[in-house]
Amino acid sequence: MDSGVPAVQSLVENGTAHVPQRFVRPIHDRPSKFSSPDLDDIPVINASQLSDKIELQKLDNACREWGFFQLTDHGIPRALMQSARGVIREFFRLPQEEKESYTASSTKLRREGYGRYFLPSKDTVLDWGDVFFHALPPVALPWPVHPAEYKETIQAYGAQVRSLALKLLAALSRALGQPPELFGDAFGPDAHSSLRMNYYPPCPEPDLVLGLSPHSDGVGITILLQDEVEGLQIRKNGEWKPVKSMPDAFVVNIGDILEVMSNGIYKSVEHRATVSSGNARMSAAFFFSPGFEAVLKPLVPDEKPLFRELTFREFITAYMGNALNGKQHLEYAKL
Ligand SMILES: O=C(O)CCC(=O)C(=O)O
Ligand SMILES: [Fe+2]
Repeated sequence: MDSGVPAVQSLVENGTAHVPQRFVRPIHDRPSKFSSPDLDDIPVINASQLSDKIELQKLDNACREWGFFQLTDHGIPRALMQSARGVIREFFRLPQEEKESYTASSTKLRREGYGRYFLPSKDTVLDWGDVFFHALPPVALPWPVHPAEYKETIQAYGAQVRSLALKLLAALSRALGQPPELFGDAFGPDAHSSLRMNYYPPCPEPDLVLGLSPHSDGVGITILLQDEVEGLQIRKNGEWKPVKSMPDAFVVNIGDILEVMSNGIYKSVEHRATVSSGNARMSAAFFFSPGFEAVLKPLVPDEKPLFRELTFREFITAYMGNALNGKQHLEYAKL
């Protein structure tokens, strides 16, 4: 793999009793630090009630205070969510060699494929997780041929989650007191979707590692499918708060682009994934973003803009070129 270190799954299959040094986090960055299970859980929003003022108000509050919420009653069939989880798990179960035939073909703009991401230097600490990432449909890769249902399932899943993302953008525009098309129009006709599939094998020393480094998402909005194993944590008041697994719900979070477009009213919040010694975990983040040439800027009138104008291409090129490091990259867009 790109870092010269094998995939986490192969390390685990070879029976590693200790975590290799490249994965060991500095002490201040370990999962036991500042974990706060006692904070409130993230808000739960009912997607079928968003025409109702009270639910819209709850959504507004969730995006201002948390940047994260669980979304229930979203209309995506449970069976489709289950099939998506199923084909993703099966993809990660393929022989290592077959997965590695889908390693990233690299462009400055976007990398796609199976492999490690966000590794600007050989000193970057590695995450205890394997990743398969591609646009929907894949652009730089062929569709995986195994499992046989991968393409059909992920296409159907991607199309339904994309419509949900558009509905959410309209609701967020309304929640800010703006016309429903505000964000959708700003994302433009070339708005694009991608899927980042994360597989976190069990770890012999889970307290020393993270499955995914702290980051905010450099996208418009993220709609996350989790399984029943918990691991996602979000940063709230300087502490890390675990997010519960609600198998029929999606975890939705505001990405950096909506933070820019809402002029900081809605927050893209830092999050990370922890791992456990007992269970493997999977998640799949559906990212929805503006077209590459779309101009990003604050869209809320009557406010002093906090961010400068830049294209999504400019933003994502800077984001992909660095290590995942909290929200540092958003400084790049600040005035
Ligand atoms: O695995 C998770 O729960 C988090 C995934 C995530 O944050 C991402 O893929 O951007
Ligand atoms: Fe994320």
